[in-house]
Amino acid sequence: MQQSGLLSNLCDWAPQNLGMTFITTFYNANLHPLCKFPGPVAACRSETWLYQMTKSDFQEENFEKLHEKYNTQALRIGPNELHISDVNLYKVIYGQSSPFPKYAPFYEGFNTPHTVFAECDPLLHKQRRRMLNPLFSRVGLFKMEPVIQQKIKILVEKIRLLAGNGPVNVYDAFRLMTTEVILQLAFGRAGGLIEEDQNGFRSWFLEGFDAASKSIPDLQYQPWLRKLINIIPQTLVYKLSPEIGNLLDITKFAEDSVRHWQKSESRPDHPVVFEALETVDDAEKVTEGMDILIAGADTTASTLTTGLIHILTDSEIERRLLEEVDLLPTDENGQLSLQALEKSEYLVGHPMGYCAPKTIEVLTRFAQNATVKEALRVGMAVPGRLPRVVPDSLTEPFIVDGKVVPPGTTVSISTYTMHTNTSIWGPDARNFRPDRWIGPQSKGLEQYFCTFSKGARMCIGQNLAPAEIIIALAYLLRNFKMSLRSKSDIGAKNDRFTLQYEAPGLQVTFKPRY
Ligand code: HEM
Repeated sequence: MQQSGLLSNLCDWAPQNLGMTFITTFYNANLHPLCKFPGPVAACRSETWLYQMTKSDFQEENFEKLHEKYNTQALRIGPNELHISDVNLYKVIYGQSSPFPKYAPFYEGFNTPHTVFAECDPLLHKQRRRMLNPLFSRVGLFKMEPVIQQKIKILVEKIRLLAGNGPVNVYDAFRLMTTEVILQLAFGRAGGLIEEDQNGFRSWFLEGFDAASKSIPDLQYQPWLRKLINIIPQTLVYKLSPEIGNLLDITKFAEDSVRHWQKSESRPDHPVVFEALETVDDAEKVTEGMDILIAGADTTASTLTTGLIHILTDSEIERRLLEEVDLLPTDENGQLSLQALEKSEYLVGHPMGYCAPKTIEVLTRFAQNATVKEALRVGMAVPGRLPRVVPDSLTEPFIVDGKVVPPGTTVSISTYTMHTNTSIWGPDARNFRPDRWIGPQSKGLEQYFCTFSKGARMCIGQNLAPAEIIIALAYLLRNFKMSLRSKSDIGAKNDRFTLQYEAPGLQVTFKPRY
């Protein structure tokens, strides 16, 4: 790290020797090794500013404005943290051979120690990831297909029942469908959640998820709270916050599932996380299952929601999709023809409403295409910071905006930054345009597609999520004429690490086509 002599010396001794708050403030804002990077003074002073920012509805939009205001590619957003907007550095931080580890205090806030998601030690992470990888491989995905098909079938039938009563909150419906898929994968059992509410798609599970995502910033920036909730009597938690009580109930569901799994002699045909973690103790099995549930359910559901919004608000996209869906021939069993699917570019569908059980390979190939790919890009279900630490093992200094970032600094480049960059995507970077993924030019875009992140910490569910999305969209398009009444049918977007749609979710009017 290169600094001027005076600055370097001052940085070395302040503020530890003086130990006074105002010196800390002065030091952080002016003499800290990061003081050469611009940012709001409050952000440089303490983590309080970043904590408040994390609690705001969509922090990435605020960071974007600050990058413009300070005209910088490296915005100081905390005493020791930079928010970077130089898209060329993404592969340096998140690439396959990147030595930048996850920033532990951020991931400790999820309160799921040692899970594949939260583990910050690269070697321990590698061990856990190796155990889980087979579940998420192509073979694992094939085995999950009947589960996905079954859950979507239940969803479609329930929507058919509710369709005559007015608009349906399809965001919640998607959340329950994706949760059900992952309950089978994580805990080896169904939750009956889609059927739970006779008049709609509410569930105690969703209350628990909401409480979990709302509490993340508090748990990240107030470590004492993390300690407290881990020791506080559960009866008190139920009294203080029934929503967090729901989260405890989900944990009990997970614990009960482990016991059930151990007692049961029969095993399902699909992969189950508990099976892969046989050598791990029961508490860790529960935490891993919970984490995978939370990582995989709302992310997939919000992407489906974003995709559907764009399909229903652009008549040309809807027309092209329907045309494709309706023209697809079926095979002799009334199933979707693989050949036809392979030729189709825009999306896939099935004339009988249900996708053929053996089509997942083709379906997921399509998931890499056009509409679903664009839903994943624009939807960016994890839009924000994935903080990493600049290692001291780098052979060359890590430079942003011509300035060296010292080892130990927390850095991130968000998916939002990557996916809104006009030099990559063109002036319509923020628009939903599936055609950008069709044709030879689309190959060059792949390297900037960061929805699932990249490298060793890339999403383990990157095959499963598109499979669910593509099949669900095909089912819905085939079975219903869907419409939105007005913009007020779409809830506001909120970034709570995963992207959420606030009430009213997405209110869609369904008319059965058959
Ligand atoms: C559209 C849907 C999804 C999106 C956008 C998404 C996005 C992401 C992103 C950006 C990461 C990196 C997080 C970080 O670096 O901190 C990640 C990691 C992860 N995701 Fe997903 N995800 C999705 C679906 C799923 C599904 C369906 C599952 C499982 C059933 C899943 C499980 C995980 C796990 C376990 C990790 C941690 C991987 C590791 O660190 O080795 N995700 N996901």
